[in-house]
Amino acid sequence: MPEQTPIGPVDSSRVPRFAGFATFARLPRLDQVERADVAVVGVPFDAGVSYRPGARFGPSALREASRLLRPYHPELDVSPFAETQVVDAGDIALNPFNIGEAIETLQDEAEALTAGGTRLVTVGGDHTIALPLLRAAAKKHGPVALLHFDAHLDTWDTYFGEPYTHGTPFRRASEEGLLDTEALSHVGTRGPLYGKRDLEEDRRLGFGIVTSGDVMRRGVAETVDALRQRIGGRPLYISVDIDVLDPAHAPGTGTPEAGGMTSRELLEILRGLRDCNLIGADVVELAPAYDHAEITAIAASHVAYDLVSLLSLGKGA
Ligand SMILES: N=C(N)NCCCC(=O)O
Ligand SMILES: [Zn+2]
Ligand SMILES: [Zn+2]
Repeated sequence: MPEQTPIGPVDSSRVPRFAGFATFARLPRLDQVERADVAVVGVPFDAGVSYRPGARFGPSALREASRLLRPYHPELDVSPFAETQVVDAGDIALNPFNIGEAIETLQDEAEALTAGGTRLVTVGGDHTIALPLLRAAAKKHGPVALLHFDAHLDTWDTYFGEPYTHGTPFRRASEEGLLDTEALSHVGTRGPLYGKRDLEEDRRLGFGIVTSGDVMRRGVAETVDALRQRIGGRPLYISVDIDVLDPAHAPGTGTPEAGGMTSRELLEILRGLRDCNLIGADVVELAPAYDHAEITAIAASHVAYDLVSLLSLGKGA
């Protein structure tokens, strides 16, 4: 089949950015193209949160904030929407009253979306959704390397006796053998824990930790070097909890912690991963009700744009 020129975003020099429906970056919908290399898909689900709810409104807030994105990424020197067919695949509808069912539905839908080789940037939704996304990814690629940007470990065991919550996805993923235990890193971790045991158990699962303070002390370049060494050429999944950013950079989230990274640091670290074998990614925990002037939604939309750009660079993966 001859390669077709990708259908790009609505031309902002002809139709003002503030007009029309908000798909991600004003890209076409999945049903408007023959096939997609990369799809941005929303998962409006927040039944797994332990504190402030509202991440169910994350996907629509991120789409609104993404109206201003432009087609060329200068730091990565890529025009992701011209070099690959990127689409907005809409939202995956999950049962908000049954987490078990929601997780199964999301896994099925993610498998269906990726069956033809489409790679996903999933927009949450709370962090619970990373588990079914990792299940789908591991089914396709085997155990994956994981780069987890978050203030929190999210390797806790249960909350109120429940195993599927936004604080537990990576413990479950580890137990299920979805992760390559040689290549697991949390980045941006900070804030009070329940006890020292949290760290011990996390280490036992194989995670390395680059704290928010480490990023500040070592700087971006050294941080990127260490992460790249750990990841190598393994299939890599990146999960970005927007609360990895300081509340000054991301007030619109459910479990904010002081002392976080800047959006500049996060974006620069992501750009340092351009040679990695990225197979999928998510951006979660954007809760717009606590946002101001779209600060968090704008940051999250830029993170999503960088993830799409990285996937576009790794065309053949
Ligand atoms: N995944 C996020 N954002 N937060 C997890 C925090 C779990 C807790 O309340 O201890
Ligand atoms: Zn978090
Ligand atoms: Zn999280």
